Amino acid sequence: MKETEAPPGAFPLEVRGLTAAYREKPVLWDVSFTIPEGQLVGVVGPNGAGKTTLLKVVMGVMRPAAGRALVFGRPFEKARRWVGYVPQRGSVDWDFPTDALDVVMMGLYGRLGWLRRPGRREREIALQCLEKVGMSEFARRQISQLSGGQQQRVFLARALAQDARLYLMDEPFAGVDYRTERAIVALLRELKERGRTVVCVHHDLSTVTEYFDRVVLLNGRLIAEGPVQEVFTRENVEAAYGGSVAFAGGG
Ligand SMILES: Nc1ncnc2c1ncn2[C@@H]1O[C@H](COP(=O)(O)OP(=O)(O)OP(=O)(O)O)[C@@H](O)[C@H]1O
Repeated sequence: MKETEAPPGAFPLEVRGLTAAYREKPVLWDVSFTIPEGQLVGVVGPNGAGKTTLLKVVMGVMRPAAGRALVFGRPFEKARRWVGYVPQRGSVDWDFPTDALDVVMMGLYGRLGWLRRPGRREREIALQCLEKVGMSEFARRQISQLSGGQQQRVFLARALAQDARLYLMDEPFAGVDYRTERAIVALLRELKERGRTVVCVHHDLSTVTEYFDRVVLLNGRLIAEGPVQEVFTRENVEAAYGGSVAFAGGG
């Protein structure tokens, strides 16, 4: 089986009865949903709703108090080679001395295996991925000397290079300018066309219907999950955010 070939028929992400807590204090309660393949999914909810915590549990960084999350029908550690992760801006130690091209090359190590050093072909793939996010001219720039939006693009290029089946992204649109936002949207659509599944923690309610096929609405509990047109209604959004919100959805 090729590295990128996840088990056929298995859901990219399945969350069952998940409860997660920090020092006994639950922040997610009994959350269950299933994400089908080839969908762009927004995980939406107010500050403190547990969105990042959900990603932590899915990636095995945090143990759930109850329930579980399966990736392609397996625990994360058995499925990690099919998963690409784009961290939240500002959550990474940028003092590490490495340039943009090296960061993207790291995405290729999973494909190569740790014993083989990347060669000219890998370098070419990495450069193509930087090109796709408009960052070729910065290939040799130290990552600490890039702007926040440029760093974000480099991480997206790395995810692209990795050629995963499921992408988990923590607020990829946070704090980026309009051009970068459009570049990220184009990239997500390209991934979808290639049959990839993308799950994004997302903040901007006004773009949910445009960017995503499905939405997971969270507020500690799961408020609703499903196709955007069905689930992203005023009623559900108000249930998640409490009270009235500026709403640009369908219902
Ligand atoms: N390491 C931690 N220790 C204790 N409590 C935490 C920790 N990390 C998060 N929390 C708490 O858990 C709750 C959920 O946090 P989480 O970061 O998952 O929310 P979020 O939906 O991603 O929020 P935001 O939109 O603000 O990023 C919050 O109340 C937060 O204060």
